[in-house]
Amino acid sequence: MTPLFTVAEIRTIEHAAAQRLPEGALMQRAGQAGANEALDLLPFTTSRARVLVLAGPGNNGGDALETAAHLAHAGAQVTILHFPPTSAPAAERDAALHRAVNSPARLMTLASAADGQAAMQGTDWTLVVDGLFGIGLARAITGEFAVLVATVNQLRCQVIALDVPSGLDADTGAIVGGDAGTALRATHTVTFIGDKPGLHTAEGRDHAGLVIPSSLDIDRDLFPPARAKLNDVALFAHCARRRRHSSHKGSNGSVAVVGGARGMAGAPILAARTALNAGAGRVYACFVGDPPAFDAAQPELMCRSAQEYDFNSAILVIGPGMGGSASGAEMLASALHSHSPVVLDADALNLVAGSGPLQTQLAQRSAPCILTPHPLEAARLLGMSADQVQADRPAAARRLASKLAATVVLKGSGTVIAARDGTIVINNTGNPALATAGAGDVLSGLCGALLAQGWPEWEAALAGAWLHGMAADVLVSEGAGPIGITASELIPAIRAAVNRLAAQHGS
Ligand SMILES: NC(=O)C1=CN([C@@H]2O[C@H](COP(=O)(O)OP(=O)(O)OC[C@H]3O[C@@H](n4cnc5c(N)ncnc54)[C@H](O)[C@@H]3O)[C@@H](O)[C@H]2O)[C@@H](O)CC1
Ligand SMILES: [K+]
Repeated sequence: MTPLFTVAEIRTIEHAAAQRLPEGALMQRAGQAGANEALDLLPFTTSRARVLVLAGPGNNGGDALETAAHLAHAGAQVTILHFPPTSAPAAERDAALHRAVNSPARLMTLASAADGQAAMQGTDWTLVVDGLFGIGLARAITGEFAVLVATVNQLRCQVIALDVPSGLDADTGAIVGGDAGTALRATHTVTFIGDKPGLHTAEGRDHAGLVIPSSLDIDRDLFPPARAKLNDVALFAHCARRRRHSSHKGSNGSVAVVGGARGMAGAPILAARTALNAGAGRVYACFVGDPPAFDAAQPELMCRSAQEYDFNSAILVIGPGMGGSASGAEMLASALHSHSPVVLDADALNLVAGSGPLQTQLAQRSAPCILTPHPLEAARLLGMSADQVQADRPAAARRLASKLAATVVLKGSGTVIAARDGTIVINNTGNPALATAGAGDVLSGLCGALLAQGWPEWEAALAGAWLHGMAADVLVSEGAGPIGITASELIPAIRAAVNRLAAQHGS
């Protein structure tokens, strides 16, 4: 299980660890960890490798100087672009510079980033090591440094970022400085002391590449209990069940998907088909508009009028294609009034955002409740813009979970699952194939199916996000995407993933 630590927590751990260690030990270990990872990526004949190391003005640059010295001693052709500190450097950074100067690396101390850009051109680099900025970046990367970052981003070689890709906020995964800033895109990130939330959500996944945490051998007792983790089968596998020979459809619960205003019947159908294929025993598709007689492609579904359905008799997935009409709002109020566990998605979330009484009703429910907003729906619920949500996804998910007393699944790259007590889990399965119409309906149906089969709310949300992403990952690995995958195709892949989970972990 991978804990995720904020920059403030990392700084505290680092400070405590430094008291127990000789001066400079942590920077030396960070540099060694970076070099180990780099050597794994270099060709067998190390002397053929041309490695460009960007060493910025702070301690991230110190790590880079250590890495560069190791790689040069290992025989690689190393060029260091060194940006000297603008204020008195830490002693360990000076020591790192000394080691780099005394290594076979070619060290170019640059007065400006523009000189760095010129020095990069004309060489076919095997690998770039990014030690420009780490967790100390206080403002947007602009001007000459931005041009340097853009130049690296156009190279086609592997790029290892030390600690964090320069320009990325390690807490949030946003670009430091927003639109005014930029960030370097790495293929690998060796991150020090502990893994960090920003490497896995928002812009994180596109900039960090493969994340390799390195604890720098810091004593375990210096790490606080993690309030954030990466999603992992170990967090929910205990809820998986194998089917008993003696089970029947009544053993696996009922799901009612409520939505489908006129002209929007597809969304509840997708959610309902997913619920059925993810193992729910009985699945109803309840329409705010006129219900179809049946679903020709999935005749096992029972199509009903929402007005005539007893909301106390199934797990409720409310919102797909429901629209914002008065009858939609009425259905939502009676669903919230029921004792049934609920999953709220799409239009149900928009209706809640626009109604104080619905918010109060939701916050006061005692039955399980999962909300699955995308950033714009989360923004409406929080009274802010989608950009503000994306600027700090972990904080937005936490605020929503606490405000509405529900488990929140904030969708997007690096889906953030938040509990009422502020615990968060960031999902790291999934890929851009999921950015397609109907994928959200599929997720809500999947969460409903897990609740119907007896999963607790928290584990249902974790497993829902994980299985949904895993289904997309399998389809992409089979060559079916990410371009052009449709939500319907996810459904059989989810069924396969649910069955694999039950076979491997079910009791
Ligand atoms: N604190 C720790 O826990 C450890 C830190 N280490 C390394 O040290 C890093 C943190 O070091 P620092 O706090 O020195 O910070 P950084 O090296 O991340 O960056 C700070 C430096 O960049 C300059 N700067 C900030 N924003 C700028 C901008 N927009 N344009 C130009 N210059 C800018 C600052 O003046 C300062 O010189 C970590 O990311 C990690 O790589 C490691 O050595 C191991 C231990
Ligand atoms: K970096």
